[in-house]
Amino acid sequence: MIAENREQTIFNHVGKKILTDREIDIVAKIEEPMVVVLGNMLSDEECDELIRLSTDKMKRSKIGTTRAENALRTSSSMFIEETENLIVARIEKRIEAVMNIPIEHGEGLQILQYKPGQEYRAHHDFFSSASKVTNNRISTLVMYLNDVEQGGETFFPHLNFSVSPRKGMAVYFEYFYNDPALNDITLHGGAPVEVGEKWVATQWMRKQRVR
Ligand SMILES: O=C(O)CCC(=O)C(=O)O
Ligand SMILES: [Fe+2]
Repeated sequence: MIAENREQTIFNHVGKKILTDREIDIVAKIEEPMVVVLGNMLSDEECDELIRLSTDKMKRSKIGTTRAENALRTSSSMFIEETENLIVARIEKRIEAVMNIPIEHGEGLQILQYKPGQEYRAHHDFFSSASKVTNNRISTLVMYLNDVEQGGETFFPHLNFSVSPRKGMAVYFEYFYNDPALNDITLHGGAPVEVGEKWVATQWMRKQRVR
């Protein structure tokens, strides 16, 4: 049953599949705030290519990789800028369709690498009203690029909900509600990796175009 007094959402897909150049599975869904677990978002080859591109980038430029200065996020991160790369272009087209927003609203794919013990503590992806950001983020897609042996779940403490990383799968959520309480409960983090490594690609979308 769907309650009638729900707020408008950006994610507009109904049924169990999203038809893009791949058939993406809607595996699980929380309706409000909208949190969706997606299967078959990326092929194994696409996951491997994103990892390869960012590994290359880390090697090419020492400053390309930024270690977080504080304890909030202990993973390494980098932005993928190779929009001329055919695989990246294909993935971006698919992201547009899934997130239902033109890719021009996106900051560019961010790749995160977590080693054992590394984590991303609970945070919001949007900037607080205290910040001077006018073109805020409105939605997020976190894509898992590998299988993690143990740990590394994406957790939503206010929803008592967590997603285990699985190569090619993704979790989507949005926080562009009128009711600030709905945005607040999209608080989430990446639990410490216990065994193995964790690689994710994150797409954040902004309210207005950024490119
Ligand atoms: O690594 C995760 O599971 C979460 C990543 C995340 O929250 C982000 O990139 O904003
Ligand atoms: Fe996040």
